[in-house]
Amino acid sequence: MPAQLLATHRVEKPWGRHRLWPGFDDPAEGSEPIGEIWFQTPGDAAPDLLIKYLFTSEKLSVQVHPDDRAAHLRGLPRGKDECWVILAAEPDSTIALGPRERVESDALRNAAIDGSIEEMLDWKPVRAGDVLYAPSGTVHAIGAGLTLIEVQQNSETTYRLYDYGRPRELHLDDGIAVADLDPWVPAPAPGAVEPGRSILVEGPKFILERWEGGDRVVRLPHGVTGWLIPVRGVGDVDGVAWQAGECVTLTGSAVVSASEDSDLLFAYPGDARI
Ligand SMILES: O=P(O)(O)OC[C@H]1O[C@](O)(CO)[C@@H](O)[C@@H]1O
Repeated sequence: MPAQLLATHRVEKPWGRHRLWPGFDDPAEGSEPIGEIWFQTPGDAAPDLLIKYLFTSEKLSVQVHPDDRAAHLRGLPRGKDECWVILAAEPDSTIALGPRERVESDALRNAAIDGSIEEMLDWKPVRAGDVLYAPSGTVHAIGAGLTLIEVQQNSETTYRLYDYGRPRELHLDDGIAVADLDPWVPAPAPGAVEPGRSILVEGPKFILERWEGGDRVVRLPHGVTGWLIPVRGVGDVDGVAWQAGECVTLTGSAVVSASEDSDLLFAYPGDARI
């Protein structure tokens, strides 16, 4: 299949914004804030990965996602590991990842009920350029004042544990059952592997690469789709023109041509770099 420019789907969220990011139209004043923009694969296909932009003005819910095993037990196709590439952050922006100390499930549950779960979590300062990988099972909450790109397993199963009194549904039993009770540990990543190419995430569920501009031959194994996510710059691949803020899927072999100033992310499923 040739390169395919993906359509966008805008998602209203109570924690979203009215001022988005260059390349994305702002919602009208008085309308609901937009929190997420998803890149959608056409047709009925349910690809392995989903790419989103997130725009936050308030904290997201304290939440947790099931892993593949727990998802399969529920008849769901996959769990939800996710990773965030921070594009912009307010000076005091944070993301909560796991409890500060090991916690027992009853204590986690009680803290979710009385709201003290917020203080129980490890709120890490984040800034533009940071990359964080949250394996499924990690109790987490993305903070306010952030613009980021999320690369995730293609699942929308989110168990909300706490929502700061917002009137949205919670999923305490499901969430506590899949929550990792130990502190989050950052996954090691190889970083720069050749000029203009860094590996930001190397498994277990997907690879995320970062490329500088120039021409690059991409060879994906049979049956594997890659997602090209230009953060900056313009270019083309397989006759499809792209620019920052868009997303293109690729299969097979292709030449990606990118303007010299480009900053590109490239994601594909699995744990082995191509
Ligand atoms: O329940 P909330 O607060 O709207 O958050 C849901 C969002 O959180 C995320 O899981 C990121 O943590 C997104 O993929 C998802 O759309």
